[in-house]
Amino acid sequence: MASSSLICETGPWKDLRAHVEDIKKTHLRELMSDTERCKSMMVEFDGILLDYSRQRANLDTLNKLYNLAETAHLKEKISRMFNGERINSTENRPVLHIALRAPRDSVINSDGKNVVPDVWQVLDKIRDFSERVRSGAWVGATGKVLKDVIAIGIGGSFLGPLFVHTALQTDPEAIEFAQGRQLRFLANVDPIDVARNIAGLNPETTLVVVVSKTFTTAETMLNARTLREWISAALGPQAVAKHMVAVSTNLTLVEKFGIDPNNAFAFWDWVGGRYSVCSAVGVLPLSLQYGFSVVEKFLKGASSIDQHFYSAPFEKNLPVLLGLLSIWNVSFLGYPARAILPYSQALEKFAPHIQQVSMESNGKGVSIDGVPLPYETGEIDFGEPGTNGQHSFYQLIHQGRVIPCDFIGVVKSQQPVYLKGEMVSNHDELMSNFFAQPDALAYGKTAEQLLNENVPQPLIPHKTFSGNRPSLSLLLPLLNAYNIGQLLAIYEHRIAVEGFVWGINSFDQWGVELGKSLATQVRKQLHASRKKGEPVEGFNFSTTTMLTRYLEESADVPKEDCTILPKM
Ligand SMILES: O=P(O)(O)OC[C@H]1O[C@](O)(CO)[C@@H](O)[C@@H]1O
Repeated sequence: MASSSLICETGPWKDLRAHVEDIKKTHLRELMSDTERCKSMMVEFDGILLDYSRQRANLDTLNKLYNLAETAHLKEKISRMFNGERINSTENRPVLHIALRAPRDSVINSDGKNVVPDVWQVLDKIRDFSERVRSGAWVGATGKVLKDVIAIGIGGSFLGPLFVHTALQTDPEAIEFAQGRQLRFLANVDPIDVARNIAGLNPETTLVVVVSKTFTTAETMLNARTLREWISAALGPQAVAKHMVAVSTNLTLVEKFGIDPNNAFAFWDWVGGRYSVCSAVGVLPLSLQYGFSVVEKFLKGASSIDQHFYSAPFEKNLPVLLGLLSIWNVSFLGYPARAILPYSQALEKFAPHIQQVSMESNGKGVSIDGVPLPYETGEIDFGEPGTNGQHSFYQLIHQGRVIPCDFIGVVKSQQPVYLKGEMVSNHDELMSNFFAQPDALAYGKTAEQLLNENVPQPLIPHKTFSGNRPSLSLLLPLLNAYNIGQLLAIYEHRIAVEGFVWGINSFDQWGVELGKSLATQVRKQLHASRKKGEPVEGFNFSTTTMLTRYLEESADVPKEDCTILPKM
């Protein structure tokens, strides 16, 4: 394929298009009756079992997808990523989050320099700092141990660490290390988020970690200034040095803000924000909460998947298979969304994290060469843990729109409960649903079955399930730091696979800029109107009306020196 031609113009793409009609002839019910087919659609790596037999696909589909991958130069693109080439061409940067979790002795070059020693220098610094804070060797301005941490950050500087923290919170090993400590995340610029995060905390025992790749993000910087004020007001300005540290690629701005560069933890522009959880962005707050040894296991889990992704043949490669199946669903079967349904409350923040990684990466309208795309890329990701989701949006998934689902289950619960006299343990109850839902979606229920059950005729259309709704299942042995790292890397690489085949740049995010710059204009207007009484000007009728109403009706709220102590 010539570098500027679009993937949709190639033979394998057209072949898959034609193949859709064949696949549509066979209901999933029938596909599932072919045991050989199902056997070939189960793949295992490092304890994780993937079953994709409930995809609307047969072996022919898979072969055609492999042809598409080859035509898209998928293997070469993966190698270019691992080799540190500047594949994020619009920002002229390599994409090397795999280096963040590489073993100490590995060599990953970027511009002829091995980046792994730099990564480990920061990891060692985090290990040392977090141990000092946890042991009480590093104390706050009044000599008290810093047992609580607020991590300020947004987007990629927030969602990944929050997902991992939430997943570890009930892991027995992690709990041991987190005794007496709290980790909170302040992301939204909404003052309510500030109030909720500082509620019940004492500045004397709190460490604030400001996490921002650029150190310019408006929300994060305002929240950082707000908490700096919270600390200064209580303990004096000199306390900031003991109570605030930073994670950033921009150490100059960190210093300007007033944080000692010695208390800053670096990362590099070859780490995309949404791919940064394995950098100091995630490793620092998580190590403060759980200790570095737990976080190191998380990095090892991710690294195991990195090696697998790099070297396994496509037919056995979990991220490649998942990525290709997503392309099949989005680009050929025409299903625009994907539900991420972990049957584990510990994974409640997994879907929100993947939402950002996936939608910010692959929600693009032009090819990597800037050519407008005649096909859609990316998918609408959403999700909730089961069984909660079953009582929320599954109705639509079963009888309304077709939404391919990822079911994620865990063999051993982090917190098993078996009540005397119950038929099954609580975890078995949860997992009964994990196993039942994919079949309900695939098989459905026919009018004939309902008639046999003596369902009254008028209800038959309402109780019929068409079935034929695709899903895949991932079964994890446990949910510990290692498995959480594996899960993260599987999804990160799946998203890269999709972008590589669609021929887009999955590693830039220009689409977030326009809204930010318009907010700057509004911010200036609010300032001018509130301070100098200037009328709203330069906006369209709709925005002018709304802004004017907002200014009028909020005229009585405090404008200056508003207390930042929580009223809750
Ligand atoms: O880490 P930073 O530079 O504060 O950016 C926060 C987030 O904002 C974004 O740029 C989107 O607005 C994300 O890509 C990024 O993760």
